[in-house]
Amino acid sequence: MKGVFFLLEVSGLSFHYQPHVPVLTNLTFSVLDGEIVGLLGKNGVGKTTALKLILGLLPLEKGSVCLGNYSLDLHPMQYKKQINYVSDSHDIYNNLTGKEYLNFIADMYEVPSETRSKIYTPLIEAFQVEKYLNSPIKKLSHGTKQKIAVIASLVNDPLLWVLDEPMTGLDVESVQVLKELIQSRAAHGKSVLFSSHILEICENLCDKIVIMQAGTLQKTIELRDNPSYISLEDIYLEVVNDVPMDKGFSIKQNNP
Ligand SMILES: Nc1ncnc2c1ncn2[C@@H]1O[C@H](COP(=O)(O)OP(=O)(O)OP(=O)(O)O)[C@@H](O)[C@H]1O
Repeated sequence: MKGVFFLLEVSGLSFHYQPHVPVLTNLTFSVLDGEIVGLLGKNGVGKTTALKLILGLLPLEKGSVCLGNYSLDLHPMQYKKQINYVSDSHDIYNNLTGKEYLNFIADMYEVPSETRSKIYTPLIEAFQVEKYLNSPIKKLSHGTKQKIAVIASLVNDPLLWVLDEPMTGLDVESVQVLKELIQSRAAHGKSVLFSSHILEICENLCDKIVIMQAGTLQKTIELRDNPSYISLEDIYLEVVNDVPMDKGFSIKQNNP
């Protein structure tokens, strides 16, 4: 069943890379169990930064992040065991082969070899990457790296699967596989949080949309409550550009 309790609770996150240049300011939102949440916002608004903070890849400056009963600050190991991530860049593991990378991630999560093979085998088949697994990652195309990263990120069967612009660079068949994976995980009570600029995909997949503006939450939209005659694109344009809904629609009409 979907949406019984808060799985991820992000409260009051603030962050800056450089002194006096805030990137996030008091960002607050939540993800329920079994919920698919899309994180939207203009380039540079802080989506990747927010995801990295949630993953514990950047130090928490202000605010808190909890996953189930575990706080990232107080129980980092228990917290991190329940989460996994597909980054928007895969360059740091360039010298490993695909197979070495998959085993490395499985080792990090202490997944026994029988379990990892049960998880990896159908995913390797679905994404058709078997023939690339013995090549160094640096020789693979962006899309193939992305598929291997997606496969690796499911080895611990995470309660929360976090993906940063996961569809970028994937071919049509792989986007389909990824969409089905996201839906199937949610159907089994697991949650998914992903950033994207592709509104059609968000509209089709997500239960909830979180729109960021100037490093903070601008609007949360429950798509189940959204009347189908208002498109996500119209709502999004209204929120980020402060354009009224009918004006947003006319902009779309004038620019086929
Ligand atoms: N390592 C870094 N050092 C300094 N500034 C950074 C660093 N990483 C990101 N930034 C800055 O932080 C801001 C937010 O970047 P971030 O990558 O989180 O945005 P985003 O919403 O994910 O963007 P996009 O949609 O283009 O992927 C930007 O102004 C960016 O230039």
